[in-house]
Amino acid sequence: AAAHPAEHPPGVGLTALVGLSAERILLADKVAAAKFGTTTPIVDPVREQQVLDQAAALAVQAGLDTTDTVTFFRAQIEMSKVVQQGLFDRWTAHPEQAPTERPDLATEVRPELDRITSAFIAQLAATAKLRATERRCHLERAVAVRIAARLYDLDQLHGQALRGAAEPVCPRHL
Ligand SMILES: C=C(O[C@@H]1C=C(C(=O)O)C=C[C@H]1O)C(=O)O
Repeated sequence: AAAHPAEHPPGVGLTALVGLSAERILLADKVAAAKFGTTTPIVDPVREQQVLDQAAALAVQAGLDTTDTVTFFRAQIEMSKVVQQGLFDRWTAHPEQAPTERPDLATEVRPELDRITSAFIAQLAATAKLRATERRCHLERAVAVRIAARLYDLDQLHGQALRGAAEPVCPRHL
């Protein structure tokens, strides 16, 4: 029993953290919908730096390693861009699948991403001890990715992105 304290029962320890990655990956659909058919490019280095600076500041407050936290957020950003490009390709090849609504990036979508940033920091802090044990972390991550892929009904594109986003959760990375 001592090996698995009640607050982290085996098999669910990383589901909240990985679930946030899935939510962020699904938000890439809204980001892509905001940009598709406009002159706004997928890649926005200024915004990326703002996301990373915000994450680093929150990491310091939470007592997390700044470098590791920034590495984690870089992966979230990379996977968002993979999904956005995949959707652009899909919508270009199949215009009938393109979104009919265009959400506003600054007022609708980015505030949601910012809320996920804060939630990520809380989950990274809550799981720091669990993630430090390499074998346990890899097992919990695999379980969490399967649960999230099913819970959020992820297709191939989003499932691949989730695996990439979950990669830096465990040691050697974090
Ligand atoms: C999500 C966006 O697209 C890209 C990905 C980002 C991210 O994942 O935070 C930030 C800027 C862009 O390079 C965005 O423009 O907000």
